Amino acid sequence: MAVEHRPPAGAVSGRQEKARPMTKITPQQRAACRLCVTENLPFALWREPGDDGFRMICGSGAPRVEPVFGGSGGQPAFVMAPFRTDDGNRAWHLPAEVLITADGARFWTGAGFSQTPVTPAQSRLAGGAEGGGIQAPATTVPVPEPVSAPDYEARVTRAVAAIHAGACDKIVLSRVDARDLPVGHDLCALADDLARVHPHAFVSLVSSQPTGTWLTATPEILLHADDTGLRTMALAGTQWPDPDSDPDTDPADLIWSDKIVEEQGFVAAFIRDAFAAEGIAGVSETPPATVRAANLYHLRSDFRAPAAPEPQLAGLLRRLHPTSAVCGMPRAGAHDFILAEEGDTRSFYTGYLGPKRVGAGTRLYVNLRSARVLRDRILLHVGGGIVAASDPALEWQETVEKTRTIGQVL
Ligand SMILES: C=C(O[C@@H]1C=C(C(=O)O)C=C[C@H]1O)C(=O)O
Repeated sequence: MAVEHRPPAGAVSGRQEKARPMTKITPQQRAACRLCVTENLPFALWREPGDDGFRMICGSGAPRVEPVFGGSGGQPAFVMAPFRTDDGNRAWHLPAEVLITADGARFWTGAGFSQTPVTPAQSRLAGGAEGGGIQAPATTVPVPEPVSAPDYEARVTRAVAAIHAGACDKIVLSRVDARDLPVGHDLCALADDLARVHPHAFVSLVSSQPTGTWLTATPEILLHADDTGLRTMALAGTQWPDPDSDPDTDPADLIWSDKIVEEQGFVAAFIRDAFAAEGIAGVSETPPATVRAANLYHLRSDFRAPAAPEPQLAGLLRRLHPTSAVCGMPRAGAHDFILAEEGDTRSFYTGYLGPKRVGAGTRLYVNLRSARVLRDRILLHVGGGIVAASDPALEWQETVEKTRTIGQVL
């Protein structure tokens, strides 16, 4: 299996001394980002898997909770939904008043994007602000406490007991790991670094008053929908390279235990059922295969389906979020167990996020390998699926390995 080690401390400073590769966030995006954090205006900056550059949307209007599919109004937006929600099709919409790409800024007119600003606020946003490092705006929202290894392992033990007692087949637990951010740090540099080291992830930096500021490098599609069709995936099971393993081993040779094959199977069955219950036919599904995400390996099967009308998409999204990859199975029991153990601490972690009608269709990702950014601290949210055979110490280690996706650039 291919081995990716965390660089030793010396290697990190060596990397910083080398000329930084050309930044992918453009000077105009960076300036707009600085203006938005200074004035606490909503913005989202993201890089799609495999793309070269970032896109950015920002605006001066407050985000609103609206249906993702089947709502009124066609304004492009970046959407973000929390883990806990009564209606999985409703999300915060950060409106795209200004869209900034590598080609410059474009401005929402109410009917489309124009090359010239139509409001004074749009001109200001496109001009941005000058200055140094970009830090998250201050927040008054309560933030969760970090969880120690003994506490997390005790949670896992209780989840295993609940599964043995027949309450659920799978429960996804999570915890928070808090790190200090250096004085004068720069969030755009962090997002750039994340995009560079994780070319196959969806990388984003999003900030608004109701959502707080989040940094994400997720490997997981929740739902992509455009004129050509629908896409989702069942991603579960986690392995990380043994430091002594042969770096040339092919990931396809990785062996998955029955426990993990079963766990991934639960997620795939959940997705299959969601399509069927929504009456969406013509769904194709690949057999599970090993995929790499940063320093981790997962088992993944991909689903594709023909394009569907908005009401059907709304129904599908309600059924998919939160999936059994991030909540558990059956969903209601796992959800109750999570709230009882973790409290309501996940916020937007294991929710979803992504662009809606910016370019082709709507592209929603699961908000995983993500962190809430405060002014001087970053809270990494990490979790894993617990089944009857789970070992508490290994589950703790899995969450430690998952902190490296973002931890690698801190
Ligand atoms: C919950 C997380 O990841 C999810 C859980 C996985 C697992 O249980 O093995 C694997 C991928 C994700 O679907 C996370 O990264 O925090």
